[in-house]
Amino acid sequence: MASSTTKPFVTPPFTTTTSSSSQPSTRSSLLSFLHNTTSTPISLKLSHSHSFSNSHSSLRSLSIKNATKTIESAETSSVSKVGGQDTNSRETKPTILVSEKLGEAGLELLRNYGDVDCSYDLPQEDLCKKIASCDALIVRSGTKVTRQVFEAAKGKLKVVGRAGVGIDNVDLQAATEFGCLVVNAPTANTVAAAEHGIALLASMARNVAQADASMKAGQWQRNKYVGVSLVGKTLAVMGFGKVGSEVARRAKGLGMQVIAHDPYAPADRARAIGVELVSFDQAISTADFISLHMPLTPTTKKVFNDETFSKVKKGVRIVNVARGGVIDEDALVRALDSGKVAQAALDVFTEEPPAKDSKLVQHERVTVTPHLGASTKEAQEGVAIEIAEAVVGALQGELAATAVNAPMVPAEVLSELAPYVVLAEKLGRLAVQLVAGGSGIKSAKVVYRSARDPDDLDTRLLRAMITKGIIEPISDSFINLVNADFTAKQKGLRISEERAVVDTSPEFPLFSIQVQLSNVDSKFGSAVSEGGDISIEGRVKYGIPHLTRVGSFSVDVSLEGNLILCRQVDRPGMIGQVGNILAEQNINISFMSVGRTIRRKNAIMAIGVDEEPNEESLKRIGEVPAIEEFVFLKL
Ligand SMILES: NC(=O)c1ccc[n+]([C@@H]2O[C@H](COP(=O)([O-])OP(=O)(O)OC[C@H]3O[C@@H](n4cnc5c(N)ncnc54)[C@H](O)[C@@H]3O)[C@@H](O)[C@H]2O)c1
Ligand SMILES: O=C(O)[C@H](O)COP(=O)(O)O
Repeated sequence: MASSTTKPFVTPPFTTTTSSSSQPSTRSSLLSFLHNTTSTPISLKLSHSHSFSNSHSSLRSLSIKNATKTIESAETSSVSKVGGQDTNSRETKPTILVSEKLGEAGLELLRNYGDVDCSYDLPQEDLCKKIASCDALIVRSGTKVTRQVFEAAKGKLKVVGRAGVGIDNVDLQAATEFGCLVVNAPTANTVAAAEHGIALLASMARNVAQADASMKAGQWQRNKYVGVSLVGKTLAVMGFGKVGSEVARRAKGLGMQVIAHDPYAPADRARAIGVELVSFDQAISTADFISLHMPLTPTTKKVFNDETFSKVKKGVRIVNVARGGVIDEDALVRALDSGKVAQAALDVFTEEPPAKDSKLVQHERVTVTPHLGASTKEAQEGVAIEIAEAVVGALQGELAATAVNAPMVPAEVLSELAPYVVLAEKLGRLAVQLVAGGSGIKSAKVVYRSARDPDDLDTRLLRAMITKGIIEPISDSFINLVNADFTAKQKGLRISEERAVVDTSPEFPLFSIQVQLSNVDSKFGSAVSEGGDISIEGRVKYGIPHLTRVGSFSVDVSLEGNLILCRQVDRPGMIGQVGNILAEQNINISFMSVGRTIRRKNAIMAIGVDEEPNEESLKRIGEVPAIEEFVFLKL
């Protein structure tokens, strides 16, 4: 092998928040790849049936439908669909529970695919009862998808679709632990929310709601409802994501000075629309108006509290179309009463609906709407279609472009990586079968060799599949992209990764993947490297995964069907002897390779077989005098 330099690295954890506006192109491009309809599709499947052994038949797993042209033409049976539903051939339709009102166009899409149960506003207890028979659940912000719901689903629930942006009503940790994908519809209601923010801003400044109520009560109070102007005032946009930036754009059009605070937003994106990114304190202390657009997370919970209000400019006006929970509502009432905050306009509340006698809702200087930000006809149709497509895709086993608890990988990257993802799973599966006893694996190291810049490689899919390959054969856990990292951590398996730059063609994303298991004994001593680890390495050749190294022996065998590895004295006739034993049981050899260290001394024979040899044949192979050790491995 060419000389190499290595570099340890850490891949980012799976995202568990909605994407920021810097990510949408990634999301949409992945979706288009997964619906690829070319004649040689390679699609990454989040599958819901199991293919490894009968004892795991009730389990769900992520698998790869690897249907490259080479494989298809060579072997049609190897592309049988694992998991997911094929619209033409499915036997039972999936059940999709829609627990809040969804646009008709989305419902139509869902009905074309599954049995749709629209049961709105279910009490939690009824939701838990129903969920046990559902494959998918679609919610808006009103349904609390708690751990209890995932527990009640007993593994049947495959996807939760949030028809909107905020996923703070879904217990993402529980979803991840249960291997349930969560997808949202992050783009279709952006403009609606921004428009509502501007509507609240303007109506608050001009007392529209209060004046309207007063007139309807028979009053004519022109002096009481003198407002304030927006032009020339400073607006602080807190959270410069999709909605925040649209609000900023519109506020600029109204002649406002706009500043923004967002620890994750790129300054050049803000600058491009004439907005300056500033610190939190600077934003709140200089603004005449503050508009909230950050997600509700543990960090943003009650970020507007007594201390914050003590720092704001006296007479500030606050708009919140993000989430009620980012404001300490009691503190806001105090700030309104003291006059520190002149007015507030709120679309969202900590508890929804809030108590009828809520001091905040009843406050004279507060304008309220019942979480209407996303409620335009246009946005609701858009959101419904966006979420229906994501949910159907996920039920079909596709990776969702809007997944919030699984890695999202750009389409072009996924397309390139697909055969390596197959290789990764097979190497994990092979490595674990080489361990004596199988359990007790605590650490695995993966070395990715590539001619490309190490920073260009996103290994999250590869790592997830290696984890799946290692864990599945030795436990009854089902593993998919959603829960691979979590399951590995839970089982105490530490996976470290390293990239090595090698002097090969940069045309392919990877030259090879090496999997090493440390501190374990092997049932096939030759698989142990000089460093004492079980070590195997593989490459993709013509789209097909190959095993290229076992311990310190070079081999070259395609990873299809099953594999027999033998270490023998390097002498003539060995291939014939083993071949004859297999032939007697009518076992077809698909591939064979011999690697040796010293001529006429030690060799490793790797034999790919289509069928599983019976015990008698395996015993006879072991009895061939020159064979010193051998192992049969299922791929
Ligand atoms: N009222 C409604 O009906 C309605 C409609 C749509 C969205 N929303 C809510 O609006 C919010 C924004 O939605 P979006 O689509 O713009 O999401 P987004 O992910 O595009 O933007 C959120 C932004 O907040 C930023 N952020 C995260 N933590 C922050 C912090 N501590 N301080 C400042 N900024 C922070 C992120 O970097 C991101 O840029 C979400 O809470 C969403 O649920 C409400
Ligand atoms: O986060 C969102 O998308 C909005 O808050 C909309 O929520 P809704 O779907 O309940 O209207």
